[in-house]
Amino acid sequence: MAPLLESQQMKVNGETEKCRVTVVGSGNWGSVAAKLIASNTLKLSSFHDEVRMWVFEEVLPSGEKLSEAINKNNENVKYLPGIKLGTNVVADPDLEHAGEFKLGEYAVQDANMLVFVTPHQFMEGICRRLVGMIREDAQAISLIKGMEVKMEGPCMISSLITEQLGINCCVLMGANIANEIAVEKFSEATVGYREIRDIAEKWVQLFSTPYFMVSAVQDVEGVELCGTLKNVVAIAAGIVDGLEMGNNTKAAIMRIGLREMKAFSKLLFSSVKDSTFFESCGVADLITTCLGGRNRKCAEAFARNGGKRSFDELEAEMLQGQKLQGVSTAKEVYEVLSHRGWLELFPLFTIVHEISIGRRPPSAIVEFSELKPKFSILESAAQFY
Ligand SMILES: NC(=O)c1ccc[n+]([C@@H]2O[C@H](COP(=O)([O-])OP(=O)(O)OC[C@H]3O[C@@H](n4cnc5c(N)ncnc54)[C@H](O)[C@@H]3O)[C@@H](O)[C@H]2O)c1
Ligand SMILES: O=P(O)(O)OC[C@H](O)CO
Repeated sequence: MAPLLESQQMKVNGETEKCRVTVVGSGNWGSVAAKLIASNTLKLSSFHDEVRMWVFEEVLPSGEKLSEAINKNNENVKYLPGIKLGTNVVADPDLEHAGEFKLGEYAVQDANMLVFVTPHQFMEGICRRLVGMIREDAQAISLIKGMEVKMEGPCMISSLITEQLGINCCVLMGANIANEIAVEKFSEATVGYREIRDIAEKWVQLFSTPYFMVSAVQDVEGVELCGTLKNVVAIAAGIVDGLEMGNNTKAAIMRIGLREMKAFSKLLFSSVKDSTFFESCGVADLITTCLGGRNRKCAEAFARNGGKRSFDELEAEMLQGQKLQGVSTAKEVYEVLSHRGWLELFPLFTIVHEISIGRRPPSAIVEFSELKPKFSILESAAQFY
């Protein structure tokens, strides 16, 4: 592993200060992220050993609080059962650290490095609570696959963090089904950064293990949009599975989906690089999520039931508290497409939303004449396909 550069270390009164890392989020992937980081902070002298993990507090059926159960068992008994997180992971239910809870010395406001990993729909509220609570020199990274749509247009979660909290934010995305990384099966991930390579290298160092290979690319929007949009394609892939349409159809849907991911990303941000789609965050994440993700799984059940049971109902029944991102992302993408007059350019994204809200039957997923983008409507967009 590359040694930490002097310029990467935080300095206080001329003294080099060890970095404190806090993970905001403790779901399935949040817990695995804390485990990965905690294995590295123990080895890297430039980091404090302890990794604080903010827990959205819940009461378990046993009556015990989730944060207390995590600290007692060193295991997230609800979202990642059976996996030890590392004894240096400390669960903390107090986001702003305003209450009495004090297991260690610090919380979000003392962290130099903040890792955001919650379902995307909760991030706006979380950021609002954190305004004015964090260090000005803190660095952030978002592992969140999703975006917000505002009056002004789409807003990536990394931008939301930067705009609301005034801190730089990288992203980490990839072919990363959390349960597989939890048992240390080999996988890769991509860090997207905006300008400062040193900061990206520090994140790479904090996450990398022999079984988790991380590389960095200078394309925050491209990396984040790959992670976000593949969830919409995963819904389509699950519908194909539920209708038992076979492998060729699923491969076709994945190809069409990848093409729409690239076109949508480049229409929104001209800086997005083609090469990003060949990183782990691109084609690899698309493949794993369409084969083994939660979005795929719930969409398969949705199609098997002929669209008669809602995604909300299936999510609650099948995921036990874990959250789908694909259905809400399809809605958010649809809002952008309809607002900009691009619906006919993105037939797959459009159909996924219309099926998920019951406007069209699951079988509409392969209405082929509609899956051809109509270049005549916006010829200038043809270059992106
Ligand atoms: N699980 C994976 O395999 C995986 C892999 C890569 C990326 N991701 C992404 O990571 C992000 C987080 O997913 P996850 O899998 O860690 O979570 P999850 O879906 O497993 O769990 C849901 C989390 O949301 C929390 N929560 C519920 N209500 C809340 C509220 N009102 N406010 C704040 N938090 C609330 C729950 O306590 C829980 O921690 C998502 O964007 C997801 O797409 C997930
Ligand atoms: O289980 P999903 O569908 O949320 O996908 C998980 C990860 O994003 C795969 O990289």
